[in-house]
Amino acid sequence: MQADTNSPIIRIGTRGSRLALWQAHHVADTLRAHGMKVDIVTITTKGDLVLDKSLDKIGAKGVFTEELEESLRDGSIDIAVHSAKDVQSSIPEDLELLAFMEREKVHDVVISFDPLFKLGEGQQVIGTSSTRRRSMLKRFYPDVITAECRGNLQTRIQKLKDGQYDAILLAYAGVARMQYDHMIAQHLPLDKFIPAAGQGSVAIECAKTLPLERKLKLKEALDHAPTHSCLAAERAYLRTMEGGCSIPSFALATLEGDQLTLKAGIISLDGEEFILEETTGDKEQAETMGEQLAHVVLSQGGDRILQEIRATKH
Ligand SMILES: NCc1[nH]cc(CCC(=O)O)c1CC(=O)O
Repeated sequence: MQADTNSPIIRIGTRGSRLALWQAHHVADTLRAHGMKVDIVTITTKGDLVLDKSLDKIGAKGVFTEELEESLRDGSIDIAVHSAKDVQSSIPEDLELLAFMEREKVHDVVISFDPLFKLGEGQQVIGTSSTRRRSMLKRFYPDVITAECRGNLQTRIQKLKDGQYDAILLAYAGVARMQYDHMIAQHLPLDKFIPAAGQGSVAIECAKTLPLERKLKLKEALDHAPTHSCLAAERAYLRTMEGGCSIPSFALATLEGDQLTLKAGIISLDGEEFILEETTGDKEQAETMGEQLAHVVLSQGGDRILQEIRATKH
């Protein structure tokens, strides 16, 4: 499509990690294909700088998003690109999530330099920084020793190369985007390792004050309606559970026609308790389904697990 020479340049804000830049370029390419002019603005976030602490210990919500949101407010960028999984369950009043791009495969994978590596064969040290993955490893592979593994994907793979772990767990989406597929030793099944809400999708955030006409054009180019419905359910679940990235909750919605199925739950830190509930309904009810399922999970013992987690942290 011919670029409209009168249209303003869309400034795309992103973090500077290779995965973030891949996602920003994906957005840029898509917008260009729709005839828009774009510019990529790289912004460093707290989550990129503080690498020596586990994410659940940094504490503040939105460690990967705060600086980008500030730039949306002061107008230095028009849209911010995030891994949907990293976006807080409630975003500030003056901002909105405009679009969710088509989702990549949602499952987790095991990355190892030993192509024959298989979880559960003897004592293995597995690197992960996610409380969800750590708890699930404890549940399904009790002999595994988990070790903290933070940083961007390149840093984590370097730590693996240095011999700090036998393997690490990652989201397939990031691995595929970085073309690390050849290092996948194992694909983890979705009935056990249910992903975090939003995993595999790219979210586009903007200021509510962005002109409506521009919002609509951007949404038309970037939003994938089925992914948007699924993420609405998963994020409503997460919001109702009051979970940030430090809570080992999980949620996965799938869509068949207009029927949305949401599977979601929570796991205790030691992996002993695993609550998984499921609901199906019309996709128009996505948010209500997410909220209702959270209340079911809470009443089935989820509230007790949350209390235990809060008690061990503070
Ligand atoms: N919190 C880090 C993060 N945020 C998004 C992804 C992967 C890409 C995605 O899920 O969209 C990752 C790394 C990982 O979990 O392996």
